[in-house]
Amino acid sequence: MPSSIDWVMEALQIARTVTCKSSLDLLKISRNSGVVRQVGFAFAPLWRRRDGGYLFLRRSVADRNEGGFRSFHDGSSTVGEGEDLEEIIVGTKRDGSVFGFHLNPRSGMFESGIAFFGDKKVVDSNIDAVSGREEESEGVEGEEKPQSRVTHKIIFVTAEAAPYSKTGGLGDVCGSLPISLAARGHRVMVVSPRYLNGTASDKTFAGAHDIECRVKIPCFGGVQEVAFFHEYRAGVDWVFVDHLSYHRPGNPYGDSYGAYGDNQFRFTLLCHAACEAPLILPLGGFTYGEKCLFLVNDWHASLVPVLLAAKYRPHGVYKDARSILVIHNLAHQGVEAAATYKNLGLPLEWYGALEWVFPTWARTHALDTGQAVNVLKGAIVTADRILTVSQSYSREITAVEGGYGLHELLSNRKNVLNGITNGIDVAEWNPSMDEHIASHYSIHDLSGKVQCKTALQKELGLPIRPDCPMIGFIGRLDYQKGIDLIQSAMPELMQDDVQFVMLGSGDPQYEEWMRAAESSYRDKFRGWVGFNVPISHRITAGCDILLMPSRFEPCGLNQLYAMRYGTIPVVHWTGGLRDTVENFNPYAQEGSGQGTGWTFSPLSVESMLSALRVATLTYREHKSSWEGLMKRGMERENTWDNSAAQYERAFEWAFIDPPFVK
Ligand SMILES: Nc1ncnc2c1ncn2[C@@H]1O[C@H](COP(=O)(O)OP(=O)(O)O[C@H]2O[C@H](CO)[C@@H](O)[C@H](O)[C@H]2O)[C@@H](O)[C@H]1O
Repeated sequence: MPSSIDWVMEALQIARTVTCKSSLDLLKISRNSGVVRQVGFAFAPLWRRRDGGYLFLRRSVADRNEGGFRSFHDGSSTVGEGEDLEEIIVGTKRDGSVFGFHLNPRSGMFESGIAFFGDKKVVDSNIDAVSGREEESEGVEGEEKPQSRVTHKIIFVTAEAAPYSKTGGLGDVCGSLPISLAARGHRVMVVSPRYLNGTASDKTFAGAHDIECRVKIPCFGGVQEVAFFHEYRAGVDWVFVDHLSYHRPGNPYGDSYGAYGDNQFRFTLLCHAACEAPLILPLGGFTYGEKCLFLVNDWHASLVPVLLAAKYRPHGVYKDARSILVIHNLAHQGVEAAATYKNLGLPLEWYGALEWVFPTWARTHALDTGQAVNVLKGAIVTADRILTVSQSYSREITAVEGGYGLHELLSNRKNVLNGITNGIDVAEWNPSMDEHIASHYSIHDLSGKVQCKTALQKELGLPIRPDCPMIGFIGRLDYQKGIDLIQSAMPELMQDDVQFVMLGSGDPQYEEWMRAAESSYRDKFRGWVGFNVPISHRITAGCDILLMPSRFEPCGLNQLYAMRYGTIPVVHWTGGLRDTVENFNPYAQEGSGQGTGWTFSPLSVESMLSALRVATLTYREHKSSWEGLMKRGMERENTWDNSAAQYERAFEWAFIDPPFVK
């Protein structure tokens, strides 16, 4: 019987014979009786080698301790020794000859091992290639994309994904992070509804085809059949769940009469369908299988971890899967009357996971017991890990002010709670190529920006005044975004020599106010009520200042877009805004200044106006400082690749631990 080291060396010998460029194929090496036993890919990087390679070691698990593995390898030699180590993965070498290596020794003998090599098929009696996809993800030819050392099968579950559906930042994130992860070597599926509302936007789904797989979902007192549509684009499997309840005028969540009354039903369907998708959909010829990672976004997807724990694992399914809840906005939790629990297709004994009791002050009448179900809470107590979209927000939600009633539960899970700042789609938001704007510009030649401004003034019917500071706001007209502050500040702000343009839709009272303000301040104010992506690009490019007085802001994308377009953000010092906008300091760097915008606090009309006035003064009187602000913002590194690398670390941590709910 070979010793452990022999086996490692033998496998590495094979690895060296393989010439690898990328690392998409997964090869299995089987020993003894040809049985390949796949075990969890649960690794934590221990060291980064000087030559760029990684050394990984799996944490020892109590019930598998008997076959301790004693050496650390780096692909060519033993570099360390340890007791009681069970599994090891050897990461890449710079020359790409070994992508990774994974052993599962037991009682001193090797039953199996898994090696990740490159994209070349190896014909060897002990090796067979499995589940390698031939398709390459889109990218600039010849451009080296960073690749992950350990790849996963990732299932995004989301109520929106741009360009198919978008009402806000959730759509942006779920439209671009999956592409970035796929480019790094992961197999990625995004599951979201196939919304059809009878407008031109329906054609975004034209590339998705019915894959003739149907699933029957028992819920809401009956059985619902859903279909799956699929499009493979940019290296990602975009899967759209189809059901009649997704076909209606309006946006994904509501119409002019408000939120749909059956949203809990619609998103319950989404979650059940998403749990089935990896098991049954033969995408590119292969299902994703059970050993996958669910990234569940906000409350709409939050039943997924509960279903994994309550519906699947008791039957031995998804035992090796993990789930991560990504919180984009804690203010929306999917709270419904307790009586609806029986509709969700969950076993009765799992009621506690979703149980929610409103505090006395929040109850509506004396007989109201406050009993409810809270879908987001269900994910908080069952997901393996929790992420938010910035570090500051991940801290804020564990405090009573930011926790929306969930701060204690979130605090209890602090050890698995992290914040990762969103990236942006730098191809869509690029002032030197943007198809929506009047003139292109870049950090090297800013001259096009003022043309974007005058074109915007012309389009909006405002006086064409290139020197007049122009302030913009883009976003959902919602309490979160601090529209009430803008409303209160407007009479005073309109006494200054500025122009102000707002784009947004949402709360009818703010829409009404925007229309009224337009007639009160004809030469200075424009309020565009509606959702319009090209206009949002033109405002971002044309304005000098972007205002974001958000009450709370989990990350915020508009300030990131603004900085990329040389538009200076003036923001409330909260959540992701405080993490991404660096306050201007005119005295730093021997008077050449530092910072990318202005942050104000507290959240009051006075402090917002005072920040805006400092900004407009700087714009008028300190041109070189202004240009410095613009350039530092434009230079910021906001690509998704940065964030994707941090997501990968969270994936590794998720697989190190056993499932949170077994
Ligand atoms: N009327 C309109 N017309 C055209 N485009 C419009 C628009 N209104 C909004 N948008 C666009 O929608 C996106 C909004 O992004 P935010 O980050 O501000 O979003 P939101 O609060 O929805 O998202 C939540 O999720 C995101 C993603 O994680 C977090 O950044 C954020 O803090 C959190 O509240 C931007 O792309 C913006 O341009």
